[in-house]
Amino acid sequence: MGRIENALKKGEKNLIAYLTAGDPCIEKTPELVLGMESGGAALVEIGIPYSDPLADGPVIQAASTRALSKDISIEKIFDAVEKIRKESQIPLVFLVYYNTIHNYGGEEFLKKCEETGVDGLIIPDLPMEEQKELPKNAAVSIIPLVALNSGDRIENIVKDATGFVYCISSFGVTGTRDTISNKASEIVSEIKKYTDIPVALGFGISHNKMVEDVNRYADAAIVGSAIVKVIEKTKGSAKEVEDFVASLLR
Ligand SMILES: O=P(O)(O)OC[C@@H](O)[C@@H](O)c1c[nH]c2ccccc12
Repeated sequence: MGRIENALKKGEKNLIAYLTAGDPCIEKTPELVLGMESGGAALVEIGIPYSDPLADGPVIQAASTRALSKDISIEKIFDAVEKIRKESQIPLVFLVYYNTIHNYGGEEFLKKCEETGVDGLIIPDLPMEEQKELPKNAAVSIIPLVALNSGDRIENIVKDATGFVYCISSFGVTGTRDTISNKASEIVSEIKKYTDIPVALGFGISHNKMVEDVNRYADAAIVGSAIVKVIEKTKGSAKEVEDFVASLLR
């Protein structure tokens, strides 16, 4: 069993915390990730800043802009992962747009993920049907995304997946919302018909009550924008991020 499946134990209240690498600067990324772990996050999703992030809402886009305004590079992000791995075995997945992988070279990128200890990749602009293009690496899971309207495609999207399944709770881009659609729990049970790996729900989750509700039917709740707002407001205080993550699990 890999680091991911080990961390997202079923029947427990699990939180996946997101941050954008290099926000507010790459030097802070390792301490922020470790702060998330101390606050109780089971897994950390690290966004690779990108200039044309089509699925990202305003909060995550602004984080990308902040990161890109500094001297950031994919190599520096891999260095940050190596630093984290010296201290922690928390599972790490990259949220990365396909262009970044393509420019680096698919095989090289996956090899570098394996070497540094990146356990999975979420690639929002690479549909299942096009994943053939990506070379395989058994150490790195390609995390499938299932949307509310994936319908008949769900079985194909999740049946051979490893790591976890990312179920998107709502239509549109990332960002906090007041409520989660009732349809989300139906889609999660539909996904569970076809796979035994953990199913996490994300988009719009911003406080502890929502995290608790989502964990009643999914194996983890993913929180992005609400955490990124704290990083922005505190200029990257690892302690404040740790406290906020802990408050989400209370
Ligand atoms: O910000 P939210 O609404 O809490 O949702 C998580 C989301 O930000 C994170 O998982 C993410 C950031 N960028 C993405 C692009 C596609 C899918 C997911 C993401």
